[in-house]
This record gives sequence, C-alpha cells and structure tokens, in this order.
Amino acid sequence: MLYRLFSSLSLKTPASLFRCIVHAMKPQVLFVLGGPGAGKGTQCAKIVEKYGYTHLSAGDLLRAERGRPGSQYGELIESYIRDGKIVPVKITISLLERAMDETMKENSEKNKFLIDGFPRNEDNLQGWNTNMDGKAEVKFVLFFDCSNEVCINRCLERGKSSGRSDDNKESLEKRIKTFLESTRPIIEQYQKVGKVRTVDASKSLDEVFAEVQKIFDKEG
Ligand SMILES: Nc1ncnc2c1ncn2[C@@H]1O[C@H](COP(=O)(O)OP(=O)(O)OP(=O)(O)O)[C@@H](O)[C@H]1O
Ligand SMILES: O=c1ccn([C@@H]2O[C@H](COP(=O)(O)O)[C@@H](O)[C@H]2O)c(=O)[nH]1
Repeated sequence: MLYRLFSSLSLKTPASLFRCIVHAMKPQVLFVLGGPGAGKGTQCAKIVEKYGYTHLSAGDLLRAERGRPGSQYGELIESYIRDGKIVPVKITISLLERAMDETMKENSEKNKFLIDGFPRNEDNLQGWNTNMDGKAEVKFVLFFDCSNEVCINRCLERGKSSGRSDDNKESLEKRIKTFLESTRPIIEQYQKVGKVRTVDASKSLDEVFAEVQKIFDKEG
C-alpha cells in the first residue's frame, strides 16, 4: 500500500523518496560576500523579509561569542576583528554549524540560509568543505561589488553610531587589504565554476535590492 503511494508520486522506490526528502531538508546555502560596508547585512535583511531565508552573519556570530561570559575565544576574536584579520575557521565554523542546527531543530522546514561574510579566505573555505561536505549544498555566492572608497565611507558613517571597534580608518585599511588579498580569490574560485551572482552595490539601497530580486526571482 505504501509502495503504491510512493509510485503514485512517480517515485520508483521508497528509497528514492527518502533520498528526495533528505535532499529537500538539507541546508541550502548562499554565501554573501563583498567588501566591508558593501551593504551585505542591509540587503540580507530585505531578502529574509521577501524570500524567507535565515540570515547568519559570521561577523555577528563572532561578536556574540566575543561577548559571551566565559568564552575562551573572546580576547582572540576582539584582536582579530580590530586588526581586520580572519579568525581561525574552527571557531567560525562551529558557530555557524550550531546556528544552522538550532534553526532547523526549531523548524525543520527552515533550511534556506544566507551565510553573510563567509568564507573569507582559503582556511575558511577548506574548513567549510571539510566540515560541511555532504551536509549542506552551496547554491551560489551573492557578491556585492563596491569600490573601496564607497565601502570605507559607508563604514565611517556607520561608525558614528555602530560602536564597532573596526569602523575606524585604521581598521578599515586593514579590512580592505584582507578583502582584496584573501576574499577576492575565493570569489574568483567560485566565479570559475559559474557560481557567482554579482550585484552593483554602489547604487541606492532600493536599486541594489531591485537587482537582488531579479536574481532571487529566477533562482532563489
Ligand atoms: N545601497 C546603499 N547605499 C547607501 N548606504 C548603504 C547602502 N547599503 C547599506 N548602506 C549603509 O552602509 C552601511 C554598511 O551597510 P551594511 O552594514 O549592510 O554593510 P555590510 O556589508 O554588512 O558591512 P560589514 O561587512 O562591515 O558588516 C550601513 O550604515 C548601511 O545603512
Ligand atoms: O567569517 C568571518 C567573519 C568575520 N570575521 C571577522 O569579523 C570582522 C567583521 O566581520 P563583518 O562581516 O564585517 O561583520 C571581520 O573583519 C573579521 O575580522 C572573521 O574573522 N571571519
């Protein structure tokens, strides 16, 4: 009887249905990359609202871990953030994995994730591949492309009220350098396999979101 039901769903065997369900529930991930202040967080909030993704900012997760009483990594994270350096992946990946697990434990249908600000370098990418291979599917990289000058000005403006220890000129020079030297090559790797969707992030907030919507209406 069950077999007849599976057949009526045009699935050959219960095993193939099982595989289908597992695939549907496997986390579907979009990596969101771009320079500091390119507008990743701002646009992610709009994507969440319209397309029902869960937004996980690697930077926010690290800042929360930095502030967690008793965290053994608090001081290390703060020094890396202030210097615009990239925190060792074992810390970041454990925070991301836990956040994904918690989201899906709460509601197993919430399997679409925007992972914002990760992977930022080769160590991050290798850590992701080692830990998440087979556990999550990376659909594409959403790349917010913006000049260094615009990025810096936006962060300096944000720094007037953000309280972030890295929204200042000295940290920003280091963050831009890290982005150009370590993160751009990761974007280029994904570009080579046709997995990058680029948005001109220098435009106004609404214009950027209009470009984002074109991408998501087609393949989000
Ligand atoms: N299209 C835009 N035009 C003008 N200002 C913008 C635009 N998008 C975002 N901003 C502003 O620029 C600042 C940085 O935006 P946001 O925090 O989204 O960037 P981000 O890429 O997430 O930065 P970071 O990587 O440093 O966390 C914010 O103050 C935001 O309000
Ligand atoms: O995967 C990550 C993400 C972030 N960091 C560190 O945090 C800051 C701030 O990140 P934002 O994305 O701008 O919030 C970043 O400059 C890194 O120092 C990281 O190490 N790894």
